[in-house]
Amino acid sequence: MAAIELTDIHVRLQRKQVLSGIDLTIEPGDFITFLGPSGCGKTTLLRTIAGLQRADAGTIAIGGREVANGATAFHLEPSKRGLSLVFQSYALWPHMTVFDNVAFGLQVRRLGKAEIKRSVRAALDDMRIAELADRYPGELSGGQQQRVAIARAIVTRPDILLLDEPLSNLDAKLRVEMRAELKRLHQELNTTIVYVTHDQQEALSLSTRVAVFFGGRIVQTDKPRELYRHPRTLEVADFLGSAGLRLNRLDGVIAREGGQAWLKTPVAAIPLAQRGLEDRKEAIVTIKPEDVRLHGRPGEGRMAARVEAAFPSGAETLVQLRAGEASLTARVMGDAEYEPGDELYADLRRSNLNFYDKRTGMRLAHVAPIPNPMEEPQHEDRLSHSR
Ligand SMILES: Nc1ncnc2c1ncn2[C@@H]1O[C@H](COP(=O)(O)OP(=O)(O)OP(=O)(O)O)[C@@H](O)[C@H]1O
Repeated sequence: MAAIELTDIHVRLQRKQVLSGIDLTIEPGDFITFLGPSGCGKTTLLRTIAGLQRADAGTIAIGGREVANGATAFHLEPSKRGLSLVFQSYALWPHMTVFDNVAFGLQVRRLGKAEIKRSVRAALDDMRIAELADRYPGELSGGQQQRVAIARAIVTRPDILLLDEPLSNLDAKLRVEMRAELKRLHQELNTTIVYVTHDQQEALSLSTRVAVFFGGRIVQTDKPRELYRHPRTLEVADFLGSAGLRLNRLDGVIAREGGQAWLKTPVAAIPLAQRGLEDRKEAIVTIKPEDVRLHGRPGEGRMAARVEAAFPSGAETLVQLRAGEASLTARVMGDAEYEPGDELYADLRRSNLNFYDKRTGMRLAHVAPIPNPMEEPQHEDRLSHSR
């Protein structure tokens, strides 16, 4: 049985359609992330699941039980849905100790003192903040306060935890640390987590599945790896980018030559594996910066390129290139030395390319490149070969 089942959810706020036709099944134990640009409806959907927002149409079932139905105007109140919520602003009570902040949800349920103590201790242990029990929120760092807020949400051992941008107030280092904590917590508690963020890295590194939102609709729901490898639309590909960088893109035309199909771009011709492709179709190929390889010598399939700028940052170097009329960014491992004006040759790791219909922006899933000769197999292929 699904943990959460959303069917055809529509929400209007002040005459603005904020969510349109959301269908989503969240399985028990999923860590699903709602990812998308600001204002695309992620928080509104989370609030609708929690019952803080009414759906104008559609149904919501939690653990197989209907909790909202737009057609019958049925709306179960938030406290009866068996969920816990953590917001971006975690709003701890300043006059209460950490222990009392976490205990509050149990006290209103009139549980026994010993049981409350045991549960609060367990939640503080889960968040590794047992030693902070007697402090007041004003005596804690931002990261510690966020841990308290999460402890407060998990103390009731909810089946489902809803988190709305819980890390966005933390500095970059703390965010990465807290990511690891959330992942561990998810594994240990085996709770279903619904998580809202506009941070691509956070979404890809934490989730079992990611739902990408644009303009009040979900445009793709996939495992992080699949989403990263094969964004369904150009819009999703552009939004995801690659580890904080924009994707390279080249415009081209599919053409047949010598019994072979190609995507012909102004700077490179990419051989395609299929016959029977629509000739003269205008397409766009997206190229991750890590899939642009640089060489000192010319060779088959290599394009001449000039270095415009290089940005070494220790672990990697970003190299901005001009190849004919195209600009490309290459991500090169290590502290490589490139200077503006260097003339070199670039080729593309072809098996990682994606092709999109220029008119509709939809991925052309049936178009695949012929891999480069001697191409390193992907990690999973290597595993399956060695089995
Ligand atoms: N109470 C409200 N009344 C009217 N419009 C609202 C209300 N709350 C949200 N909206 C609008 O609904 C749209 C979706 O908002 P929502 O907060 O769900 O987006 P989001 O994807 O979570 O964005 P962010 O990442 O900025 O939090 C936005 O255009 C927003 O302005």
